[in-house]
Amino acid sequence: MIATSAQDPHAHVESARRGTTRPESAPRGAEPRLDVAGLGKSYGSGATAKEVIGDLTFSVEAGEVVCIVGPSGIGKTTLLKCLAGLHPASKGEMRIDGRTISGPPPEIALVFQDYSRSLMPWLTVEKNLLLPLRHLRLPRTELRARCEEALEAVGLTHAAGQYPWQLSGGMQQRVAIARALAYRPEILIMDEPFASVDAQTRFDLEDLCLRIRDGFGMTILVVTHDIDEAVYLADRVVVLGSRPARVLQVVDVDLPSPRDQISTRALPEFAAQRTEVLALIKRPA
Ligand SMILES: Nc1ncnc2c1ncn2[C@@H]1O[C@H](COP(=O)(O)OP(=O)(O)OP(=O)(O)O)[C@@H](O)[C@H]1O
Repeated sequence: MIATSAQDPHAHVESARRGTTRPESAPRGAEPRLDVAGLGKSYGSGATAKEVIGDLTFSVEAGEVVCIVGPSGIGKTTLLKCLAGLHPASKGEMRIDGRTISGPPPEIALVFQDYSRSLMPWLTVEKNLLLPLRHLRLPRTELRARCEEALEAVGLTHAAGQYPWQLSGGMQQRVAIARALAYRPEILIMDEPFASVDAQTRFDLEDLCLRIRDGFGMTILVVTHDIDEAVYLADRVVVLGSRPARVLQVVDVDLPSPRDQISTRALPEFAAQRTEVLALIKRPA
């Protein structure tokens, strides 16, 4: 995961970055990039153990954007923490390219909703970006190039020398995303990343997310409470329900690309897919 390994994921991402269009999906029969098989997670043990995740099975192909939706407290953040190697699974398996996740994987970067707590207020934007890269032991020129590229991708080149507290909430969240990009992960995992910003900034950040997928060839997994956002962003939406949590359904989002905030959301198919996801969430357990 971000900043936890000396392994450099650069080579993989460079190859994906050569094109600026969405990468081809994985060939049939190839391992999914991310595979969750019969995952269960309980907190605590013995009589006080609490089973949060009962049995989750789904996969994410390379270059896909997959959104996870479900009621509050169902275990979405718990799932992401398991995938990021921060919590051990109680049962089942999680794999990246067929390899079992048993600790923080170097291929994953995680962006949380609460950017104000994840950025270091005493460091400039550039130094915040450099912090997770320090274990990679890269030459100074490479570090600078990564920072410049990541800040350019999120439209914050001008803010490199500023401190997080000098920036708006939306800008701080873009810094948090740039920090993940500078690490060049193969898989970007975001937990309600746009929940605390205004509607216009939210639209901009959603489009930024799609540009990152297209331009950097990343596989992206996003937890969101916003059904419209899930349908707008995703190739597939994984709907969680029941307690302990299970996958109610994986909804294929059949909308044209590239997506556009105005024309995509105006499509009758968009409304139909939103209704489909909403009906699943509202369905009595
Ligand atoms: N470290 C922990 N120890 C014990 N219980 C926990 C822990 N973390 C989360 N839980 C419990 O697990 C359940 C799922 O929490 P989680 O944060 O994963 O849900 P969520 O779907 O992300 O919720 P929300 O949508 O409200 O953010 C909750 O009942 C929560 O209280």
